[in-house]
Amino acid sequence: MTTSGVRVLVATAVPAERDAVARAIEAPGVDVIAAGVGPALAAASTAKALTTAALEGAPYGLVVSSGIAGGFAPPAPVGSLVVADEITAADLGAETPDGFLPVTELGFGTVTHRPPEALVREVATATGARPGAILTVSTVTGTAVRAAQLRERHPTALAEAMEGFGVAEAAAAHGTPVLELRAISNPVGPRDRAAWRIADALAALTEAFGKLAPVLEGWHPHDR
Ligand SMILES: O=C(O)c1cccc(C(=O)CC[C@H]2O[C@@H](n3cnc4c(=O)[nH]cnc43)[C@H](O)[C@@H]2O)c1
Repeated sequence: MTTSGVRVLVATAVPAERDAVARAIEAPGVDVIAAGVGPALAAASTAKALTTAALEGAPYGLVVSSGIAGGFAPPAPVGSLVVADEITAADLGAETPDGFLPVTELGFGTVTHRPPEALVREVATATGARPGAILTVSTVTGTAVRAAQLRERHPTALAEAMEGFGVAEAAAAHGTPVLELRAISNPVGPRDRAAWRIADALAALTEAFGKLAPVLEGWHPHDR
């Protein structure tokens, strides 16, 4: 339990990200899981953890999607931190001869979740993370053309990753607020996996969560 009594679930994709976050977390009541890669597995794993906690009578009051991410240049350079003011599914929809249509324009569901504004501000201040949209994609962008298309469709986008929207959908199903905080390991654009600065990004993530503890401890779900 954090000092405020709010239990926090942090969902990363892979064990290396989980360990980078867990290294910085000493507060009881903050659980960190490796929920898997991609929005579907992240949603399923997060929903399972949220349901288990609720059935045990100790529900989470906040869910955080976290890990490394691709950053859009110039606003989100490699090594920097980003915090989502919106978590948007960027490839959930239909291709048409006139371009991409999000599922909302097809009459279904949602493509965006918004974390609590006050919490986003506090996290940005505490960690130095830049606030902006973080996109969730099922396919890592691998060309400059695709990167430009995404930025054109989402002018406030700072980064893309593969889990945030799935984690947010699970949180929303439980009525639990969500946050997404990521460290940039690579630029979004032409694929060059060898150039990903994973170790630097994981170190930045550990440092960020070290600074986040007082924010989480002082936060109440009604502080939206
Ligand atoms: O190989 C390793 O040591 C290692 C350590 C930590 C993480 C990884 C991953 O491959 C994590 C995959 C995870 O990262 C996100 N990600 C990172 N860059 C991008 C991107 O340009 N576009 C989309 N997603 C990105 C994503 O959330 C993946 O799940 C490896």
